Amino acid sequence: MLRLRCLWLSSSSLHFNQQFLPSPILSSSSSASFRSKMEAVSYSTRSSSSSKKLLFRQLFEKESSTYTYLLADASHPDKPALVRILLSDHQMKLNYVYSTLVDPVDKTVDRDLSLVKDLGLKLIYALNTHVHADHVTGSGLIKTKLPGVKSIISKASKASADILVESGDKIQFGDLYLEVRATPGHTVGCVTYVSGDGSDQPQPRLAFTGDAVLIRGCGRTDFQIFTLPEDTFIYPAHDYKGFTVSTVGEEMLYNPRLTKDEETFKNIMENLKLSNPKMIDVAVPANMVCGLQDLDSKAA
Ligand SMILES: N[C@@H](CCC(=O)N[C@@H](CSS)C(=O)NCC(=O)O)C(=O)O
Repeated sequence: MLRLRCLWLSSSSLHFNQQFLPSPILSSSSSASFRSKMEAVSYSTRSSSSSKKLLFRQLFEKESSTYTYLLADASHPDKPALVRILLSDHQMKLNYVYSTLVDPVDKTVDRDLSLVKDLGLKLIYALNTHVHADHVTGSGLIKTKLPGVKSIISKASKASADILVESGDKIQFGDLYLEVRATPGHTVGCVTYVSGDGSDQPQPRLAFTGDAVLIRGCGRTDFQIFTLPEDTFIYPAHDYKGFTVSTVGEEMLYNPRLTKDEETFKNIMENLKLSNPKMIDVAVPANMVCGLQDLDSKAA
């Protein structure tokens, strides 16, 4: 099995849209070689006693302007990270390894899996923030290529997937985890995946908002995301203007929709005059089965 150490050597040769975390906080014990190769893609907590590092990549699919995120616990270069999913009502512990993708797109699955392979990761989860209407999730295709991967979507979405999550559930990978926060509005089952809240988790936190809050915009939203600390990074599912990241504080100040009173907000949202996403008739049925539509017959 490839060790995570491999990713430090291979990261400089990648040509994907590679998003660097803003102002990464590196632990004082980081070695010079670690800094030179990993600064852009890893993340350390503020805790001086902790060496927890989030490997993070932001990937882009240009036809639907969708972001996919790759996350892994990079603090275990020498041993597989234990991955567990802790569900709020019943707790189960699964010994899986390594990394998770948030909002994969079918068209870019090969690129994403090749990155996972290059980085020496084992992919275990394909997370979906919601049933998308503008593209087909990559979850199904990923499962045909890597049968061990579990697809995840919210129970409230009424879609089918291997694991249905609810608000408060924790999805653990290594010593890091994402918590599930219900953020309905754009769709009834929209959830935001928020990185863990604790001194042993990456700080500031990261929120993968799907279409609930976009940078300086939103799909359809409630305001649950704005209860997070202002320095929480916002990583949406789309961007139509070239932005890559924001923070809760920035969006509270500058989001042209979410800074308005309720009446004005409603008025803006009712008058967006957006035409239906081009892919809606294909994407919604396929995403209701997490991308497993007629893939079995294709594989046969
Ligand atoms: N033109 C695109 C779809 C654009 C669109 O409707 N985006 C949605 C999120 S994907 S369903 C949205 O909520 N946008 C908010 C906005 O302010 O643009 C296509 O045809 O696929």
